[in-house]
Amino acid sequence: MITLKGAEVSAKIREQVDELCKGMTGSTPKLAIVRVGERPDDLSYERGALKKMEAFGLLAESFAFPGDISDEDFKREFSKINENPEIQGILLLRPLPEQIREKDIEEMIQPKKDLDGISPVNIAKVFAGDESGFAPCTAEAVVEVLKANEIPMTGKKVIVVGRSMVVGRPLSMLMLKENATVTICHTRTENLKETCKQGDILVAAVGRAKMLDGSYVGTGAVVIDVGINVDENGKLCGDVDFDSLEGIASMATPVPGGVGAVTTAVLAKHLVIAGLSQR
Ligand SMILES: NC(=O)C1=CN([C@@H]2O[C@H](COP(=O)(O)OP(=O)(O)OC[C@H]3O[C@@H](n4cnc5c(N)ncnc54)[C@H](OP(=O)(O)O)[C@@H]3O)[C@@H](O)[C@H]2O)C=CC1
Ligand SMILES: Nc1nc(=O)c2c([nH]1)NC[C@@H]1CN(c3ccc(C(=O)N[C@@H](CCC(=O)O)C(=O)O)cc3)C=[N+]21
Repeated sequence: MITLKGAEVSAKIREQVDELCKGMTGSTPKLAIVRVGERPDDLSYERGALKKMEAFGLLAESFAFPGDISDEDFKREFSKINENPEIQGILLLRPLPEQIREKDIEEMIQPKKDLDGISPVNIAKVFAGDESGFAPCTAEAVVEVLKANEIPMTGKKVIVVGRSMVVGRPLSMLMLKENATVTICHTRTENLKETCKQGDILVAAVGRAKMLDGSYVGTGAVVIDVGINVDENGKLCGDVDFDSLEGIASMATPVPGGVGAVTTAVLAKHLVIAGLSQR
């Protein structure tokens, strides 16, 4: 089994970013990371994103707000960031605490600054197969992993486990755009195991540590693990039991070191595209 390493894909995206930056005059694009509260997975994504922006020579600033901030106060603060001409891209860490109406923020965020594809405009574009908007970075990262490793999607059976707005759904649309035959699975899916086994490509975005083992995987399949969980020993692990795939899958992404490392590279690419469009 071949291990598909995120760092190699990230390095290819870095080349694209450098190429895009060549023609750029004036100030370096700046990302605003907006966080409410101190959720551990928000904090680790924030750390990873800050590190990647620095490595790619881009600017980033964190804007952190207390977990009990009122809806009104948060909207006022978010507006300032949204309208600030010094900031060309925004990553809003989600989900937000329940007192804040997330839907209103999705409608407020300027589509040209919405690097993680949460605004209705960007979602509609992903749905329509229009590449002029921003897709959620994680969904796009999965496609980047497949493309960088020259794994064909056209005509292939792709099984996506998970239907969230940040991974499963947009990813299914991106795969459809690549001419894959897509099946979307979720908690109500009957015969999950048999369905997963039929995939030429199996994507796990369930959020359950090591739930999918070798018994869900067809011989020779490519397995992409989007999950980021913490196992019983406090270590980072995916939705897939990686070690159980040996002798079954042809290729698989590890966790850590797989899709997660590509997500932040896609975020950096989106920031540069946003920067270019706003000058
Ligand atoms: N690599 C990265 O950069 C990122 C990684 N992640 C990780 O990806 C994973 C998924 O994230 P996200 O999409 O936000 O998660 P959500 O919890 O929003 O969605 C999980 C999806 O999986 C489905 N699901 C859950 N349990 C089962 C089950 N037993 N059988 C079948 N389907 C199931 C749910 O179905 P239903 O809709 O029926 O409830 C739901 O659609 C998480 O581990 C998260 O940490 C997330 C974002 C970025
Ligand atoms: N709008 C929004 N989009 C998200 O995609 C989103 C979010 N909000 N809120 C939080 C969750 C959680 N999440 C993580 C991503 C990477 C790591 C992570 O650890 N990344 C490591 C690499 C891990 C690896 O190598 O697999 C890094 O970037 O260095 C953790 C958590 C994203 N999320």
